[in-house]
Amino acid sequence: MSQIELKNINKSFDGKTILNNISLKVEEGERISLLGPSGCGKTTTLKIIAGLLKNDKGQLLIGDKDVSKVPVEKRGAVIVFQDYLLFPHMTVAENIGFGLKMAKKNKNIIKEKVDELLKLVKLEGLGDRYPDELSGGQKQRVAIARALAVDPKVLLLDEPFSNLDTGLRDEMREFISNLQRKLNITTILVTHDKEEALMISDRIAVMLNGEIKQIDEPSEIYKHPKSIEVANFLGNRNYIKGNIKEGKFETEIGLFNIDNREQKEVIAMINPEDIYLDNSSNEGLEGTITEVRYAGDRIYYKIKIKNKQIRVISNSDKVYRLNEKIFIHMDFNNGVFF
Ligand SMILES: Nc1ncnc2c1ncn2[C@@H]1O[C@H](COP(=O)(O)OP(=O)(O)OP(=O)(O)O)[C@@H](O)[C@H]1O
Repeated sequence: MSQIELKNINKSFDGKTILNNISLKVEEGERISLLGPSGCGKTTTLKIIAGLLKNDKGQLLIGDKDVSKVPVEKRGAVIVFQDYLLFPHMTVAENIGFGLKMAKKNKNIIKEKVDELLKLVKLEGLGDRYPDELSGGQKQRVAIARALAVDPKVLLLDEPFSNLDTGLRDEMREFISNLQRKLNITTILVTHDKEEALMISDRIAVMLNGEIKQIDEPSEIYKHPKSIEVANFLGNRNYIKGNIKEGKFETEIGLFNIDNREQKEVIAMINPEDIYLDNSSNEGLEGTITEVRYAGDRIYYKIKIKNKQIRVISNSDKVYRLNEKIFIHMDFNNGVFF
């Protein structure tokens, strides 16, 4: 039994298709990211799951039950929005207990639950503060605690880390990841940040123009994208056109041996980190360094070979200089062919 299943969900606004046949199964306790650029329909998908928007077509199951007619508060799916939407005139404790108060729970039960959640999100002693007396990370933890107060089956996080600065973002990613694992709560996280999706997801659904283009584990999505559009969204790769013929790959930059006996015209994708630079011998393809960007633990290069720019990411200690002649080695057996 999947915890959530979307079957051919469609949604239009003002006659414009925003979601086009979205299908997705999320297993119990799984953490899945919806990854895509701004405007591709990620938030709309979350709102449909939570019941804040109605889909035009398709079916939505939560725990094997069709929830299309189930109201928001009974779906067992809660959203935490990007800007947290805390009630400014309520204390932290009142914010966290809000859903329970609405459900007319007894005061002692609310207090007990709020105390437990304050402890869980490491905000003990801050229950009497107001939201504007909290840091960004603390506000986010209040929002998470408020969402968890109603014991949801599904947690929906909309760009949870985008309002936090870099250091805090890493800390909160780790905090929420650990909390999610501890509670084993099925989670869908929306992000446009590929590195974030790669780092914290069990699986990633890449969404482009209202369609899910690929659903896979992070390393599969990165290493074996099924299309150039998914590959492009995941990073700056190299694409090299050529013909495979009898174990050789004839390209615009040179001829390579390859373990592939097919005969076809392809575009090969090769990652910048899978290309190696060397100037200790005259072997390999000769090129000229046209850009060097030093980033401490890695160096970004652009290299001109014939009329083609190749991107390389090196983690070697050796730093090559601009305009230096260089030999590059690339193994197309690590490439993906489209
Ligand atoms: N209530 C609405 N009425 C009309 N159009 C809407 C409505 N809500 C969203 N849209 C449009 O639907 C498209 C998808 O919006 P959505 O918020 O789902 O995108 P997103 O992928 O979450 O992007 P972002 O990260 O920028 O929020 C956008 O073009 C948006 O303008």
